[in-house]
Amino acid sequence: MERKKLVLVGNGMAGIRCIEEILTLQPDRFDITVFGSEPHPNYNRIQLSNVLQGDTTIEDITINDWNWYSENRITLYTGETVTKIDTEEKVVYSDQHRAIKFDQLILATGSIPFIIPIPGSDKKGVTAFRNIEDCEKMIEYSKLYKKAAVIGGGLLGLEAARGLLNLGMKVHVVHIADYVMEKQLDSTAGHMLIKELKEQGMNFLLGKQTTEIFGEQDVEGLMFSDGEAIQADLVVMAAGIRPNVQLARESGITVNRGIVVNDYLETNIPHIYAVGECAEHREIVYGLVAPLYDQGKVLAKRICGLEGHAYEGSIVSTKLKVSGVDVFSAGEIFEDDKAKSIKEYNEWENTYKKVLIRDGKISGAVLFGDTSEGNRLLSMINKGAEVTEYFKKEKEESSSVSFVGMMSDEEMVCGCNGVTKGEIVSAIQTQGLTTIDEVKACTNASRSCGGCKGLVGDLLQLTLGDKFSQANQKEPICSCTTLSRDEVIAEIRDKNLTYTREVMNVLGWKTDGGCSKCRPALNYYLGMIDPVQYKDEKESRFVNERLHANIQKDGTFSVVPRMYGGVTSPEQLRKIADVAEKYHAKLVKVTGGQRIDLFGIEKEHLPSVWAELDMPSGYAYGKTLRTVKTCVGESFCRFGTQDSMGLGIALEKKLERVSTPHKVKMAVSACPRNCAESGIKDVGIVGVDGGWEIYVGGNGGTHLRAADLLCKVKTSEEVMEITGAYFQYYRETAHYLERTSVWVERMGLEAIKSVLKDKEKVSELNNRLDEALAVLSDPWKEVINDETIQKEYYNKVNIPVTIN
Ligand SMILES: Cc1cc2nc3c(=O)[nH]c(=O)nc-3n(C[C@H](O)[C@H](O)[C@H](O)COP(=O)(O)OP(=O)(O)OC[C@H]3O[C@@H](n4cnc5c(N)ncnc54)[C@H](O)[C@@H]3O)c2cc1C
Ligand SMILES: NC(=O)c1ccc[n+]([C@@H]2O[C@H](COP(=O)([O-])OP(=O)(O)OC[C@H]3O[C@@H](n4cnc5c(N)ncnc54)[C@H](O)[C@@H]3O)[C@@H](O)[C@H]2O)c1
Ligand code: SF4
Ligand code: FES
Repeated sequence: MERKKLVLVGNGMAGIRCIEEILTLQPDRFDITVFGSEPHPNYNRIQLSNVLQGDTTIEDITINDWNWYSENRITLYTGETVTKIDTEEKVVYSDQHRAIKFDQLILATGSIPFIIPIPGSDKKGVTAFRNIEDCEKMIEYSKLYKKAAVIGGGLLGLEAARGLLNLGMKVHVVHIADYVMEKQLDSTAGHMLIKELKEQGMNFLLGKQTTEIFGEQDVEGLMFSDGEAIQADLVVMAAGIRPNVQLARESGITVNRGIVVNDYLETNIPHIYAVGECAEHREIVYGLVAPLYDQGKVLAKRICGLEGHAYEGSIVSTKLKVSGVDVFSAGEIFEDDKAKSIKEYNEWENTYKKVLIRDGKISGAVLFGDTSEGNRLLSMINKGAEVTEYFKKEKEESSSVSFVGMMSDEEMVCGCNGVTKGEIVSAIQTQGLTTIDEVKACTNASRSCGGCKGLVGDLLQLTLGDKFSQANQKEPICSCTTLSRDEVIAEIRDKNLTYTREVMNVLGWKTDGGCSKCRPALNYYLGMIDPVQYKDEKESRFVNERLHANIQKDGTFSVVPRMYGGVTSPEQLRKIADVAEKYHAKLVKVTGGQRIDLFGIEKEHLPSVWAELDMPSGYAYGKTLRTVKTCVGESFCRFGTQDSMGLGIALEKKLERVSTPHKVKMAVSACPRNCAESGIKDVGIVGVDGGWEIYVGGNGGTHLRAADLLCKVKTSEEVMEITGAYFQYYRETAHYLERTSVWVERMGLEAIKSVLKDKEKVSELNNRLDEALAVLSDPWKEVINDETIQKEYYNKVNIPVTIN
């Protein structure tokens, strides 16, 4: 039978999901052509927030890569916009003068960001947050500028603001209402959220109407209706979206706010359908993927000529994707004459729960601080559960795995993709699935926002027991390969692979040359496995590590020489002062790691600066030991009974320079008053009666974590031995870019303790560490002594390097 011609306009999340459904139902029914204005294959727009927040990369958010289209014989035109539809002749025309005939046409044109029509909204530095290019623009701006303003305190604005904070910008959220996310939260939850985000460093301007964006060509700031103003180098418009309906409207298709569709996603013109954010169904336009995927399912059946349910609308639920903040909202959120609520506010634990009840049935919920009940409530809302059911369930206890155990089969696990517990368990059992990725591929659960990954993992654990624990280790190191970190390392050892290209070729990498995630990771693993033979590949390193200095937003560099244990001398200080003056350092600053940072050094001056300082590199840029902060200890302090400085200096001298999966910070305090802040370091040593306590896995950064007590030892020598073994164990078992705070949680403190209690293992680990340490030299000295490197990397031509 001749295939019918199906054309999809819009290569986004809703349209392509509908195509996937069609391919599952009837893979050979259509010749499919897809047009997408964006130059990329179909990607996960939701994950842009995670890209901005640094949790994933652009490379990793592709949903269907180019191969998928060819494998399914889909003709894809990217970077090409459909500008006209001839509904009589059934032809679409593109902006590249292409005309394609169709038998069936799906419009999935999505939305366009609402740019507030005020003077200055077209200035350089104003951006929406909708696509990859917007995301890249923000990341670029964050490297050059400091001040950002986000207009709109909805889900998008807050996720953008968190991303910009992570990128080091100072952020103001300008919001028109008195509290944020007023569409999803009530005032109590909204204000709790503001308080939490303020603690994370976000600034809020509430009840503010922006009247102008001022500046010459570039943005310089915002003006408000009350006459106040703020400065900003970047303005992100996150004030809502509008359905993208221009093409439909101009083609004579009925449009209200969105393209008007019936319960089968049909427009007023036969054979033309609309799905996704561009569609208006029963006067509602949706802006979240769950309803759009429901629509896609219904439409797929309709287009394939199969009997199916009508689409009757969706109850939406949302979760804010900001780490450290748990917010959930679903269904109705405000009380009225008929809708009453049950509220629980726990000031001590900073949690809030509100459950709405209409006609005796659960109709909505708002959760803050603890969202573990979100899915259960969503299921209850969806099926219109009686309030008695809610009270019955509430009494039952809920540890994480027992919590999924208690869920009924009909309860929703993945809200985005509408996948229930029963469907997942059945897929695990009948298809032999053992990993989250396999469940994702088979059922779609966890394929969108990823918020349900934990529950899917718990279900695997529940269904498979120990079999899951082993299988779960397998997560590919990036999308260039299906191999996990452990598998790659095993293959490198097994096949004796010696350089990154070889690893990629032999292990069948999907991409030529890898990506920004796997290249540095492979470089690290290869060096860790064979520190003696492996030649570090500079090109695989991030720019700061290549150049051995930290690039700053104005393109200059900062230079931090090492000051072991934070101890310096008049001679060093004189040298630093001379160099700072001679090379016009724009700022001389004492760092949190107890040393001195020279800012504003030009790249071509770096070798001369290092030569004249004649101090070792402080590796302030590296994935290695950064600093060992010390308190003054017994030398001067009245409370100190231990030599904290001596121990700190010995540790720093021993462990400096060797590569680690991520940066490592240490501290030594000579008594529990902890002046060197040992409790928030990767390794923190604290002097106590009769010896030292060793703490591990602390973090004072974005993900604040108090360190755990690893062990107590009597002597400084034992500290050196245990710390060395711990350091090497982390080097050998952590994923690249995994901080010790995350690694400790993944491995389990008890598991780490048991390795370090084993004397033989401690000795072996220290031997391997010594082997790695033996081959290291100071990178600054290497550059000073090598004119080719100076020319190649520092464009250094005419400044003579003098070594004191
Ligand atoms: C940063 C961010 C985070 C988000 N987080 C979440 C979340 O956590 N949970 C959630 O449920 N939702 C979230 N969303 C919303 C979700 O991404 C959208 O609901 C979903 O992507 C909409 O899918 P769509 O296919 O309708 O539209 P889109 O994904 O916008 O796709 C439409 C595509 O059509 C193309 N197009 C338009 N007109 C034409 C034309 N004439 N010719 C050719 N191509 C055309 C567009 O360029 C676009 O690529 C988020 C959105 C953003 C921006
Ligand atoms: N986690 C998630 O589920 C998630 C994350 C990001 C985006 N999204 C979706 O993406 C879409 C866009 O998100 P959004 O947050 O822009 O939309 P939104 O409409 O939900 O929120 C926009 C916010 O901007 C405010 N606003 C409007 N005009 C303003 C003005 N002039 N000045 C200051 N504030 C103003 C509104 O009061 C509103 O709270 C939505 O459909 C949203 O659901 C979802
Ligand atoms: S940690 Fe104790 S010993 Fe060290 S400086 Fe503080 S009070 Fe003194
Ligand atoms: S809940 Fe978003 S992917 Fe499952």
